[in-house]
Amino acid sequence: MARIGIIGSAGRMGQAIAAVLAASTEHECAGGVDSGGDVAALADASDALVDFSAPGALEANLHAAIGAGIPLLIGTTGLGEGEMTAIDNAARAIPILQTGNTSLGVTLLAHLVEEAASKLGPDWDIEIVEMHHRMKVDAPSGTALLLGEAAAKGRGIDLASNTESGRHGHTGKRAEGAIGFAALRGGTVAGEHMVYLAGEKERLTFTHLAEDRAIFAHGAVKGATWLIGKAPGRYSMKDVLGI
Ligand SMILES: NC(=O)C1=CN([C@@H]2O[C@H](COP(=O)(O)OP(=O)(O)OC[C@H]3O[C@@H](n4cnc5c(N)ncnc54)[C@H](OP(=O)(O)O)[C@@H]3O)[C@@H](O)[C@H]2O)C=CC1
Ligand SMILES: O=C(O)C1=N[C@H](C(=O)O)C[C@H](O)C1
Repeated sequence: MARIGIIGSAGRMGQAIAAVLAASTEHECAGGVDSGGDVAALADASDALVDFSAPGALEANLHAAIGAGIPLLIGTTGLGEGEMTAIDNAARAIPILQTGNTSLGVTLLAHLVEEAASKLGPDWDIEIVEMHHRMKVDAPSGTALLLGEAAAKGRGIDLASNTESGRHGHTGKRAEGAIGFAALRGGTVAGEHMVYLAGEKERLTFTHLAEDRAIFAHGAVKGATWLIGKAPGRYSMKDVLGI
């Protein structure tokens, strides 16, 4: 039985993961922490940790996982450059999987978007639209950024220097080769992502609709279990799902 510890256990995702673990005969929940909890003690009682909390928790989570010598799956979004560097450094000591979306559908979608962006070329404008529940605190979503990275990779460009986000007012025309982002918030939407490739007189759209956050929870448990026994390094959901 793989013992999975949940960071952010009382949150929406934490509860969804606890439900998946409770229904599993191959996993058990090693416990959970929220703000002010003892993550080092949780790590000592776990075979792997999953983190669905907040960026401010990252440093302590990495420290705890390294201290216990166990893998960490990071699903928390809104991470900045400094946090990505901290993950790279920690991945020299333990296996880490960081992703903005643990679902099978989005992992496959990223693959398709990369392929489409590579085949269609820079005269096809790429726009990414996402909608989430009213409680979400970061934008664009981690998934939108992941899809943007896939598009940028397919096109052979750097995402950060080619992003157009949150247009408002007299913006001027669209920058050539830009990847655009728009974020909608409302209601209880678990997660909707649309990638548009808009060319001359034709348009290709890819859509992923998450109907329930259970899909993220199943992916997180699968990913964390897959990490157990792996060599230190950074892994992705593509590795887990063999895509
Ligand atoms: N990668 C993926 O597939 C997915 C990623 N997410 C991401 O997961 C994160 C959590 O989402 P969601 O569950 O909806 O958010 P919630 O706000 O519902 O839950 C967050 C939980 O994290 C806890 N938390 C906050 N700070 C810390 C800390 N420093 N240490 C330990 N626990 C802490 C909170 O506890 P307290 O109230 O005590 O502060 C709360 O219980 C978000 O970044 C979201 O974008 C969500 C869905 C899928
Ligand atoms: O906060 C959420 O709810 C979600 N966050 C992730 C993101 O930022 O993309 C994944 C999913 O879309 C739900």
